[in-house]
Amino acid sequence: MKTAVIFGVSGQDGAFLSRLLLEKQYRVIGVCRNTGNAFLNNLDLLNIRHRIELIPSSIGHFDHVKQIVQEYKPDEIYNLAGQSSVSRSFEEPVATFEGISMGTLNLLETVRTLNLPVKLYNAGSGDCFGNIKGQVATEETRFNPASPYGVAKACAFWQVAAYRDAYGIFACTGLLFNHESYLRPAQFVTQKIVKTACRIAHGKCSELILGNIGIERDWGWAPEYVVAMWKMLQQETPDDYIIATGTTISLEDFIRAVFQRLNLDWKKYVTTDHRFLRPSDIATIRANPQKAEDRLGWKAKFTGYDVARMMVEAELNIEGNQLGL
Ligand SMILES: Nc1nc2c(ncn2[C@@H]2O[C@H](COP(=O)(O)OP(=O)(O)O[C@H]3O[C@H](CO)[C@@H](O)[C@H](O)[C@@H]3O)[C@@H](O)[C@H]2O)c(=O)[nH]1
Repeated sequence: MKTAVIFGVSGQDGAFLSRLLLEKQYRVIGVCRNTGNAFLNNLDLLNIRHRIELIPSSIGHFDHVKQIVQEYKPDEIYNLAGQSSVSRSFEEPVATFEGISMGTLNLLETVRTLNLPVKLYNAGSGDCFGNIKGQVATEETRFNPASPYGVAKACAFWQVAAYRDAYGIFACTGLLFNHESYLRPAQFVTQKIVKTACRIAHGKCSELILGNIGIERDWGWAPEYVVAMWKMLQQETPDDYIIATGTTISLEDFIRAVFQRLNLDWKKYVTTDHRFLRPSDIATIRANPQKAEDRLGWKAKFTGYDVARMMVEAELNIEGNQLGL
């Protein structure tokens, strides 16, 4: 039986990855800052909390990280920790940088100093590319991050690459573009739209206030993306990969798809407000995931339109269950 340690187990990706690894008969050790009931909702929704060995700790504490790795001697480590909201990173740049960059360094140093044959996955981000002005990003495209979050992720990317080259550590970064699901918190735009549109459909509110709806993103389905993470660690040699659908749609298209699924005309309900604008934003994101298809045999099945529909259906189901329908 293989053992995996997941740092940041309680988030969307941590929960889906845990489920995948449990299906593959892994022993899953989950590390998260807070193991109180309120923080484990995602694991409960997937009904897997009882199958994960949970450790309350943070990737920010080098001694703890080392102790955990030394004790469990995992075959694989997944670094999904650190705050993941771009918009929050403008308000908390120092905490964002420390969590993402220092956390990754703590893991790399742990693996280097313990000298164990462990494979390490690092959660990178398509936000490392930033504003590349309509270019289609490949693994060769130069980074041009546009937020404290993007800068921290770019730094962690280079730390991983440097440790891999210098010490021969098996470490990979997945440059994941936006990936969504019913486990997304509403601070991200897709879930904010889906939850509010469902409330509008049920007559519980009448308005959806957003920031810049002119942006374009490559939105994929998160459960598919954790498969790519796992596949990276099953290769003979470590490498970095873009993970995306290859299809970009506008936020307006996403909104329209959500409201259409609810038989509503979005234009009657959506307004914009400067409160939700960012000091700098990425206008358009385009990505080419061909390397992942060629080398990992990974290809996304669902694009942004599917994601919109599936998130609405999940939200209606969750609401139905909560109402006892
Ligand atoms: N959150 C939010 N975003 C809004 C809103 N209105 C418009 N937007 C725009 O919607 C876009 C998407 O915002 P988010 O859903 O917060 O995601 P993100 O900034 O693209 O970052 C996500 O994708 C990255 C990978 O590309 C991830 O690395 C990151 O963790 C996150 O999941 C941004 O351009 C943002 O300005 C709003 O009310 N709320």
